[in-house]
Amino acid sequence: MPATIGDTKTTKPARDASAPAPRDVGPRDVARWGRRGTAGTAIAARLSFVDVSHSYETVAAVDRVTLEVEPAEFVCLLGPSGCGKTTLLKLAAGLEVPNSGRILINEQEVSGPHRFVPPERRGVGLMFQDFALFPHLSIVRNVMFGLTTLSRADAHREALKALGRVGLESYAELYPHALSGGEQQRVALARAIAPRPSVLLMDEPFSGLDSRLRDEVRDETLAVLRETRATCIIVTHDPEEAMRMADRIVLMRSGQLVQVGTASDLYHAPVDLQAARFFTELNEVPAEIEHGEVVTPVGRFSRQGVVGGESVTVCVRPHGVRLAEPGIGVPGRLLGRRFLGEVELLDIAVEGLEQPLKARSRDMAPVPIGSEVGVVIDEAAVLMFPAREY
Ligand SMILES: Nc1ncnc2c1ncn2[C@@H]1O[C@H](COP(=O)(O)OP(=O)(O)OP(=O)(O)O)[C@@H](O)[C@H]1O
Repeated sequence: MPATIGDTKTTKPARDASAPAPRDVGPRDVARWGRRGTAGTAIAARLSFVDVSHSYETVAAVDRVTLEVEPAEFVCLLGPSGCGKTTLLKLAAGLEVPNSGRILINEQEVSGPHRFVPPERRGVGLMFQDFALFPHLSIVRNVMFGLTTLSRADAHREALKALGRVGLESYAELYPHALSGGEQQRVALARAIAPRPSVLLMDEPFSGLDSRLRDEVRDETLAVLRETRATCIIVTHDPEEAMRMADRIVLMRSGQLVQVGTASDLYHAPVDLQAARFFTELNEVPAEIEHGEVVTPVGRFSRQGVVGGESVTVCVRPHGVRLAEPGIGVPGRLLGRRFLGEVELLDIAVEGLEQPLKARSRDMAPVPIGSEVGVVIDEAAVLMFPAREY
């Protein structure tokens, strides 16, 4: 398929002795990306899903999804394994045909009851984790792969330009096995952007990279994608990655869209307890309602507007738990502390809680383990949901 495809293999392959040695292959090289502003601009497109469903035999992988992605917008699909993220991308790419609903690019139906546009005619670029670079093609030939509409000379020039943007122009005649995982990812990115797709679909593009490399590759990839102005949908299961990259995050569960909004929307006002759990570690504490107030072992709180019914689940984010002098707040005992550099993780026993309360502290107060302490909760770090089984 002439759409752009890529990979993120991690393992650094053994170098072929006959291949020319690249310069400084390895993680250090990642810093040397190409000059900003040279990626080439695409004409961004609006991508619309209208009531789209898709099943594999008995599994409803995508269930009545309606979503509008604006031109040049970055949307991250986020959710647990098996929730339908990849299927939604495949439907947009034309690699799967929906059972029902319509998909439109710039208001033109590309999948639906009346029309099906094949993948190579959608102007959609793909960068899927499990699509390898072609091992038998040189780097420049890999990048030229999606440039089928150009003459060979033009395709070669465009491919070199895209490689230049990711800082790998001088690797053009090498073969994929001679490159590190991070470099291969950059080639995959060059291959994805070279045809200037109006929509770029990326499935876990950084998941194969180790964490330090991943931050660098992700930040630079984001810069390249912003320059191209393509409309991007990026699949990830990592909330932090979604928050770093996305204009809007789409949280999925069991094939459905659970919540769509900015990182701040999803963090500060998660739609339910599961959505909240997805974004941060939470202390979930038992609660009762007395005289309109929510009473918990860690204090009394005003009932938040979101709460309906009589019974609530109260969650406290660890950064909102503060140690104080004994006698202030509710009584507790420090059970453990782990130093993590900028913060310390504290475990605090509080009467009425089965599990120790987890705190993330920047204070570093020199309180010995076993000490009696006071525990104060920042009400801004408290979330409440109607109590039900999760
Ligand atoms: N080709 C297939 N045949 C049968 N079932 C499939 C197929 N592809 C996906 N599924 C099922 O459809 C559901 C959604 O899968 P999908 O790959 O879209 O989820 P995902 O959110 O991308 O998961 P992951 O994060 O693990 O990649 C899952 O239950 C999966 O097992």
